[in-house]
Amino acid sequence: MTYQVAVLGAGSFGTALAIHLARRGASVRLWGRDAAQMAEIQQQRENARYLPDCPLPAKLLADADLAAAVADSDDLLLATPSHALRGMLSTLQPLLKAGQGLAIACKGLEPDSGKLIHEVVADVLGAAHPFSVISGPTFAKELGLGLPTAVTIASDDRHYAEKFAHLLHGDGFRAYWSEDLPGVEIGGAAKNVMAIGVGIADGLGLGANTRAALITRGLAEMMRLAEALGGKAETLMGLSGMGDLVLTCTDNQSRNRRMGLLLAQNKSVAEASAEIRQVVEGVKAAPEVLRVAQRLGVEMPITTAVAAVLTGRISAVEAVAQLAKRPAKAELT
Ligand SMILES: NC(=O)C1=CN([C@@H]2O[C@H](COP(=O)(O)OP(=O)(O)OC[C@H]3O[C@@H](n4cnc5c(N)ncnc54)[C@H](OP(=O)(O)O)[C@@H]3O)[C@@H](O)[C@H]2O)C=CC1
Ligand SMILES: O=C(CO)COP(=O)(O)O
Repeated sequence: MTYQVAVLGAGSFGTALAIHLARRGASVRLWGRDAAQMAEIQQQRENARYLPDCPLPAKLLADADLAAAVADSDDLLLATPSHALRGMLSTLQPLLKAGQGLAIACKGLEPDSGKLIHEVVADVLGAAHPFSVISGPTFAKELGLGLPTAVTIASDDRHYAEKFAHLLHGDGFRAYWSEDLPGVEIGGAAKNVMAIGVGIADGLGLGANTRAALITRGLAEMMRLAEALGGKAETLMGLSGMGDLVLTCTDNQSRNRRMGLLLAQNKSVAEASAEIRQVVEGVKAAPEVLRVAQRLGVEMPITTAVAAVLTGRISAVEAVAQLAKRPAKAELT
């Protein structure tokens, strides 16, 4: 029987993942919360609002019936923004079938609690359902167009990570697995904060040297935090760390980088968000990454500066000056 999967969240990434899974031969239901929008996607065979020019394969059904999507599926793939994760899981909990698994493609921490994705899953679902986290350098548009990409799939349950990797792997999509959930989750959340920082620096015209320094020192911050959370520093050297950090910091497809570029033009976060019109995870992630770092006594100067700009406490120019004033130190500490 054909493998059936429901992709929950019909934004740019959910739509791209649904298209890829359908191309791979799965029978896919793409769920979104707006019934009118979903009917239009189903009829036009394209998600014009979030992923234009990427036609939906025949094996993809788009609609707004969550109960049917869950009932018809072997596994679920959740691709809503991370601020919606707890609400989505709570809605899903009574609908889930025994042993039904979830893959989660959010990149961020829970607002206000600073919890990692696997901690929110444990709070809501306990250990009743296998789950994995998908992360890595993957712009939705390139995936939707069928261009090559590579991701990391992390789970405490190695077999479940491998299962999802095999489902996604192929047709130009490479999937690697990992058992380091905190390492992979911190990579996905913190790289968005760094991309805002690099966007600010590039927007202020600080040059290629500054960009490379911010990416490298940003990676050092991410490694320190991941280790303090029980993750492995070397995970941050992989696709979900350095891979995604470099992608997001250097290409204008990144909404987080574009946020930084707009902040450098003295636009407010609200003005920049209205211009971007899609989720910019780093805005909510910055204070949460900082909260976790402070709780664990981890120094994260770039994250601190980005969070201060986002809350309007200092300007982009002042943030750069603040970072430049830091004393000299040994590189590997
Ligand atoms: N886009 C990309 O290239 C990549 C994104 N990701 C991650 O995927 C996640 C989703 O991002 P992305 O698809 O890009 O976001 P988009 O901004 O493209 O779309 C967000 C989608 O989520 C829906 N949504 C928002 N809030 C809720 C909610 N409370 N309940 C249910 N649905 C909701 C929106 O619906 P509505 O239209 O009704 O508001 C919309 O369909 C993020 O964590 C992101 O970091 C990961 C890798 C790549
Ligand atoms: O996570 C992404 C690519 O891997 C998308 O980055 P942005 O959210 O900054 O667009």
